[in-house]
Amino acid sequence: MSAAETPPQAVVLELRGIVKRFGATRALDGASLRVRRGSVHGLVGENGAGKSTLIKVLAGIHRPDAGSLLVDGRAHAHFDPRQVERLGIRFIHQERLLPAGFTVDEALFFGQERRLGPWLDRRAQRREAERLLEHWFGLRLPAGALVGELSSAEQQVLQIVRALIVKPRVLVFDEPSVALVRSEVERLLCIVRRLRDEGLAIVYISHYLQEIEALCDRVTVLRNGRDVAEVDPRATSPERIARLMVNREVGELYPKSAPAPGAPLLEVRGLGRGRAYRDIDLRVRRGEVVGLTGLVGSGAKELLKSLFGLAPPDTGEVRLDGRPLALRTPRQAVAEGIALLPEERRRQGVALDLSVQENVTLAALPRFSRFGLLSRRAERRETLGLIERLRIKSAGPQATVRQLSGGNQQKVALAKWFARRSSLYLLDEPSVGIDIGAKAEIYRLIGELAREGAGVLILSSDLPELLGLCERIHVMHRGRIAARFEAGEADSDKLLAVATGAVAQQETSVHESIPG
Ligand SMILES: Nc1ncnc2c1ncn2[C@@H]1O[C@H](COP(=O)(O)OP(=O)(O)OP(=O)(O)O)[C@@H](O)[C@H]1O
Repeated sequence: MSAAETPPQAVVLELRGIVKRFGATRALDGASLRVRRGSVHGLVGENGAGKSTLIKVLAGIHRPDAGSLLVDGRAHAHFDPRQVERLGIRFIHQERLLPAGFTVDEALFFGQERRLGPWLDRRAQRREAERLLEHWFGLRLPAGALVGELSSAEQQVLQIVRALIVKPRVLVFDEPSVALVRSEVERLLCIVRRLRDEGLAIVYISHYLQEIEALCDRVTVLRNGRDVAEVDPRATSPERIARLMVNREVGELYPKSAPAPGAPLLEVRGLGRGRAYRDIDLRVRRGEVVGLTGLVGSGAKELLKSLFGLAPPDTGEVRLDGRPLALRTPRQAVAEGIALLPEERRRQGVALDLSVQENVTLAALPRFSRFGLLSRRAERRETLGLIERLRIKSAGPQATVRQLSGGNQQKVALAKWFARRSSLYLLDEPSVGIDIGAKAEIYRLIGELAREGAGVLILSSDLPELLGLCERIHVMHRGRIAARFEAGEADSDKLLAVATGAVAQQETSVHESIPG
């Protein structure tokens, strides 16, 4: 039965007029949210809009300065974490991973162990673990398997089952699809629907508006700490939701025209590294944006690292501007004009205790120190321009990066890389966790870099992003390039079919079998 046919369900959870200040910042400025039983309620907003803060208030991590929280109509001024658990509210976080050394049953029952008198009942726990995984997900994982051996999707399944053990009434998913590739996302969406049909109230936070549209019965839009709208995402276009989020037209997400490609910049021939990848042929010309994708373990990540002097290859050849290149360290790569935007940028990409301005300018300083004051001022202007363009939300350029929301920390890392002029950009998942308004700006910046003569190689699991940006997309499967698509030849389904191995991985036959 569709949501439209079901009678309105009772409101389980309500947050009313929540205010939360951090010093001068009003992270929440009277935000409200009402979630019904048996429904999926989306929560969207620009980076820094206050989503995480609202969830932390709900989790009892932050105490609100004003407002109230109602569960089944009973008001509370604030929660503490234990009370939240008692009330049956549980959270699935993208980043809070389970310890890799735990077995499946240990991970599920940690802190909520099955006991036989004073003893741990390991057998009952294992049986129960198998039953729950089978019941909810039709998944058979050996109970003795280690968390670290599981795929990211399986680890997430464990997190969900762990939350379900206590029979929650409200389940909050905080950007759950970020670590997943598309086939896994489909599965996650099915699971969430099933939980909804079992009567749970679900809060779903995501920057992917397609997911919100496919999944949610209602969606609340947060802007500057306030709920500015609550709409039915099936009756409201993603463009309109985006406009409500950022309060302006987002415009075209992808740059319209590709620049004419110039001379070959990066040429890779027969590259291989142990069991990670082999026989890689790849070319990026100046002015070109080239895509790379593959499931976890496909070798695509290792390839990108090798091109930056991390994890050097053991066979094959790399040329840059026609010269052979044997990179052994990232320092060499930087000296050659290669820049890598790492996926783990919150840990590797920014200095959390430096200011926004320091982060953005420091990386670009060497380039200008030869020229003295004037250039440095120009550099500063450029970086401040980037802060403005990417709409990095902070108390000011002097604010420490640690105080920024997750998405804004990502933007600082990106600004830093854009400020540094390089000839070859290697971008690993450039738009993960970034709101839709800033995504459009990032795509425009990538287009500009190419037009100025740089080459860009993007590794991404966001297939629409690759299709929108790239002239050519390489799909990796089990360490090889299994297919190469020209712009306009591919769609998400074709890319996914090759990435998952559903289509034979003979490069030419896949290539030739595509009509048009
Ligand atoms: N501990 C803190 N100290 C100071 N400021 C904070 C703190 N936590 C959050 N803020 C500020 O509160 C505002 C809201 O941040 P929040 O993390 O809730 O945003 P968000 O909507 O979750 O963003 P994102 O999409 O980037 O995750 C931001 O301006 C942020 O800088």
